[in-house]
Amino acid sequence: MVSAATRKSLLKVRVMDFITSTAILPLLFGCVGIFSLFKLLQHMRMKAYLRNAVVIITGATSGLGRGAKLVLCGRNREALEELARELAASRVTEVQTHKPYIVTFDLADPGAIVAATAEILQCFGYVDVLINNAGISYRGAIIDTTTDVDKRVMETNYFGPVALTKAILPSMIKRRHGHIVAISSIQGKISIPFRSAYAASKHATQAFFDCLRAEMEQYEIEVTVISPGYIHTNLSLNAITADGSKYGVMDKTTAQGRRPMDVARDVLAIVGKKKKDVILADLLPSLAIYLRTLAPGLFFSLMASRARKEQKSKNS
Ligand SMILES: NC(=O)C1=CN([C@@H]2O[C@H](COP(=O)(O)OP(=O)(O)OC[C@H]3O[C@@H](n4cnc5c(N)ncnc54)[C@H](OP(=O)(O)O)[C@@H]3O)[C@@H](O)[C@H]2O)C=CC1
Ligand SMILES: CCCCCCCCCCCCCCCC(=O)OCC(=O)COP(=O)(O)O
Repeated sequence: MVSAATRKSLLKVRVMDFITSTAILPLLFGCVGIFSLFKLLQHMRMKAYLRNAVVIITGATSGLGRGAKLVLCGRNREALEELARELAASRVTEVQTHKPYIVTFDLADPGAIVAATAEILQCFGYVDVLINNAGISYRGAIIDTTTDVDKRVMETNYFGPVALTKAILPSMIKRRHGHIVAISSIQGKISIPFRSAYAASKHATQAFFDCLRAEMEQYEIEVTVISPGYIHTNLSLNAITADGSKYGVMDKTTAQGRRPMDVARDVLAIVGKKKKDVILADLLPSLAIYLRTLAPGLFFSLMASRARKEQKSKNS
């Protein structure tokens, strides 16, 4: 008589024999190998894509673009020079062989955008990647907000990046090579109360760059729109209010946001993979986008209730 325990161990041995004697194990190892190789090739392609590339980044605040010829743009030269010094002193220098080039201009000034583009093109001759990152946020009730504030947010977040992109495009079309990136926001996909100007500017950004992607495909120019959730930056501190004054508060949502370096790393990977449209956020904002599409009535009720609550807490 064979005991149950012996039967069990015999069965185990037979199963193991089957796995090792058939193609399952080699197949399994083969798949893991191919997957690792694929990942390695993807990583190498991403690094090669940006190596020696001329990369313009507006609102330059982080260490994007390892090994690239970085063109850092902003309004504050001192802050950009400080960033360039930080980059030179940081680990990035191990691969960052080119000294960043600094260009200062205000995105709300179309003339300055044209002049800055001419300066960059004269210096480098071409641009490989333009990252439209600079932006400003806003907090306020529509009813209290001046049209000047609506315009200021639109100029910085929409008209400025559009003008800069249009200024760079002809040189990219000529080379049939280039990559335009727009850092939008979850609020380019859904609109939340008391963010009208900001959400409108980000929705406009999404629409413009979606049209651009379609029009540029024939010239082999890539267009990527990235929509992040909250990031721990100075965005809320720098946001403007209904009357144009500075909000100046570090919101809890911003303070609890992702680390800029982590987001920058993700942006780099997304650009390297030439993705077209990426949501870079937690589950809840991503679900909210689906809710807005699939059950708009429910989404609008949730937003109205959010507006009522926020209004009530402001009044109390
Ligand atoms: N932080 C967040 O939670 C999220 C941010 N985003 C987006 O990320 C991008 C970067 O913002 P973030 O780093 O968070 O915010 P910050 O306020 O920290 O940085 C904004 C950057 O934009 C530049 N900038 C602002 N206005 C102008 C202007 N008129 N002309 C030129 N440059 C300007 C600033 O440069 P300077 O003042 O030196 O000119 C600064 O470098 C924005 O597009 C924002 O909408 C998207 C989702 C979430
Ligand atoms: C199927 C269940 C779905 C449940 C969905 C409930 C709806 C929840 C609403 C969530 C709203 C998320 C808003 C996220 C906003 C955001 O990430 O914005 C990023 C920014 O640009 C931040 O700018 P700000 O100036 O507003 O700080």
